[in-house]
Amino acid sequence: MAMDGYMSGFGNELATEAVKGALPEGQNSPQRVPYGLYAEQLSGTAFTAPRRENRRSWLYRLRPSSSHAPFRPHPEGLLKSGPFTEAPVTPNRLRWSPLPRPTQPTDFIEGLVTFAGNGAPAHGTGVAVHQYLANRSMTDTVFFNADGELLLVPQSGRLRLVTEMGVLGLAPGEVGVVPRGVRFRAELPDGEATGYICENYGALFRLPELGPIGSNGLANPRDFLTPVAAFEDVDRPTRVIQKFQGRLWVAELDHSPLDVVAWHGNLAPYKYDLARFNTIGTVSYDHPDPSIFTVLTSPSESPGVANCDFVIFPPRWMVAENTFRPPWFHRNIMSEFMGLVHGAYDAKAEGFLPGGASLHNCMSGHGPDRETYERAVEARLAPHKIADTLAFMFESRWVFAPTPFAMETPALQRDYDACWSNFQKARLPGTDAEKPR
Ligand SMILES: O=C(O)Cc1cc(O)ccc1O
Ligand SMILES: [Fe+2]
Repeated sequence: MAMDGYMSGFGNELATEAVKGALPEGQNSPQRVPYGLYAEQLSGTAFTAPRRENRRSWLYRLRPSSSHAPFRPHPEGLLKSGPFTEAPVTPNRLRWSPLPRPTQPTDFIEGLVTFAGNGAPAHGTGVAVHQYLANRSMTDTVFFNADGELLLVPQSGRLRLVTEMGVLGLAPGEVGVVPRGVRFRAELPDGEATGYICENYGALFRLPELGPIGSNGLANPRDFLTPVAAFEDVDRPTRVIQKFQGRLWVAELDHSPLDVVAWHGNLAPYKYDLARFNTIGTVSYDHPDPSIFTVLTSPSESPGVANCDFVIFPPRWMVAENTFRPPWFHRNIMSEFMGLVHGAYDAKAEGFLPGGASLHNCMSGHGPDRETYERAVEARLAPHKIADTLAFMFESRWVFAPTPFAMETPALQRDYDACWSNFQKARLPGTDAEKPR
């Protein structure tokens, strides 16, 4: 089904042509492709990956992608990549205020800032967490990531991603995924845009299993949208920047490579409106594990242990009886990088702001701050709607190592620990809680 330039479904086999008759019928690589287009296979998994995992598409383009001069090193700015060894991995809880917007002209690539990551592109495992802060569209420049797929979480301002495989429009509240290798130009319809990126070096994001939830719920497959084919026929010098093994490289073409006239397959950019998430929660008691909020998961080799889960905390009703309703105190084996698109997050009364971020690594004690705790134990437990909010988490089995930038920026809140200080000691029967030891 097509919807406003999009086709619906998750991981579907799709076929789309911007010019009638461009897509070969019945085979991928005929001796002569219609109109003299060049057939190219783009694979996202090994040829021999099991069928249910296998992702690839066939692209039919004005010129072969192979026609280009050698790539040269290109400045990386604050973009970093695994292995993340530059700063010591701290066991401390970290939180950042929103970064200041750039004052100089800055496009999407120039505006990438890496906060933390794990694993490495060379090992095909782990993720990197970046923010983008941009105030101008990319012009005559396209980018692709050879190190993994990009999950984009816009926080302010829309993005118009003009990709090889069609145009992906993203607004705050939506997320988008650009597969490894797919070239795109990021335009800013609002003149400015900020957001978060999870760069996934590991297995491709997919929908989580639903288990006893049944055949519907959480993110429903039909709500994922992939753009129809769109191409540009532009004979102007264009810079192609790629990220390869953690470094940026650039080459010049004499034309735009966003010249795919038709494609078919199951590897393509897609987007999802998080407002469509079918949120599931308790209707009896206790705060369930946040795995019920998983939108997408990148599995690791251990069943049920994610390389990365993308989890959201959307608006929802809280109805649990006789329950401490906010997130409980916890120490997790998984490591948690969080961001906030808008509103307030129910575990933190203040300090965790839209555009900000936090990191709670493996076994670090965290949970509600003192104010949230005190309010929640006193609260009258009527049904209550948590409204106007959208927090999210990149949760990983691998510890996140912060970058030197993340540890040095003035946006790092050096007093974060204080939000958990001065909790009153529990009072046991027959003891004097106030007595000094
Ligand atoms: O730390 C956090 O705020 C994320 C989180 C939320 C929740 O509801 C339960 C566990 C958890 O790690
Ligand atoms: Fe947590």
